[in-house]
Amino acid sequence: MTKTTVYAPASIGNVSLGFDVLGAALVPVSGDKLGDYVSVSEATSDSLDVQGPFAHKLPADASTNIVTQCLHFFREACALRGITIPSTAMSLEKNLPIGSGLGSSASSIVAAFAALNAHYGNHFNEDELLTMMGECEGQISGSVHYDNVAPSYLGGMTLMTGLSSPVTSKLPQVDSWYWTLCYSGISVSTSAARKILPEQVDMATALTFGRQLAVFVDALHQQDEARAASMMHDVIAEPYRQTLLPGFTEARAYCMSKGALAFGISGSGPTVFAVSDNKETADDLAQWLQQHYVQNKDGFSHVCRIPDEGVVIETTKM
Ligand SMILES: Nc1ncnc2c1ncn2[C@@H]1O[C@H](COP(=O)(O)OP(=O)(O)OP(=O)(O)O)[C@@H](O)[C@H]1O
Ligand SMILES: N[C@@H](CCO)C(=O)O
Repeated sequence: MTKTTVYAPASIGNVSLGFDVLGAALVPVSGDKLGDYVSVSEATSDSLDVQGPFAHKLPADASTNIVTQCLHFFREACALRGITIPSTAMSLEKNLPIGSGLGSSASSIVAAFAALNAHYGNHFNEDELLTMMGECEGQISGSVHYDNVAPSYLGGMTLMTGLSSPVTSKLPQVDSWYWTLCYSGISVSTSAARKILPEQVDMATALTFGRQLAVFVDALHQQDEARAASMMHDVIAEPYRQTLLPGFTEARAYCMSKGALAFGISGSGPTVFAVSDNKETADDLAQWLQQHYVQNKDGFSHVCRIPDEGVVIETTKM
């Protein structure tokens, strides 16, 4: 009998300039784990055990946990192909805070689907799995978007194509960049943070959004770091969402004055990120944000890089 365990990293959604279409996986340089683990094994009945530092922030009823819903979703998708999935024991180590902007639900979803697929014969390819992950994420956030599930699953910085295949395309990285993250400790619901956005944008905003995204992608391919960083402005969500984030304006002003190349909201917040081209600046910003942006004992700051790999899959004998 075997058990399959998958680690799925945290991620930044939007990366300021790519609302719903750009995301990046994260790994702390300290070696700390910033992501959820899900384990899967066959059992006599379905079950979910939830542990970890943020387990107590989830509803106690396992049936409402997105990991349980992933199992149902996966089983139905298998049934459509004539494959029967037996009763399954799952466990979730919930390391990411809920409603943090770190792709917390996405991390659980990615770890769950990757573990189920690996444990039960790898019947689904990368695009099929991503499509299922995106649909599950949509059940929680109120809209199907892949900017957390794709980087968490595949690693790197990913651009969503809007196609069913390939769902996403990996962009080149800037090796010198460090990503300082700070989670303030409060919770912001993604669904609520989407509802405050206007349903339509004006022509000037649409043109700026398109130009920034195109120039950013081109600059990454040219390895023009300065040009890429200069495009990292959020004209879609930040003007509205910053009102939900105590201390955001001060944090941005401080980080930009101390050498950050860019500063923005991670996903729907409250986590913020600052991009620096050296570790010393990244460390200084992490220290300042820890002291000034964090609101309570749940908050934290990390200096991160963007890993090439996303999920880590391990199979062990029981
Ligand atoms: N395993 C899970 N991980 C995270 N949230 C879960 C999980 N299972 C159920 N939920 C519920 O899903 C909702 C997640 O809300 P939301 O999308 O705002 O948070 P998030 O995914 O943690 O946010 P973010 O992407 O900004 O980190 C909460 O109501 C939470 O209780
Ligand atoms: N693109 C999504 C990410 C949520 O983490 C949003 O900004 O609503």
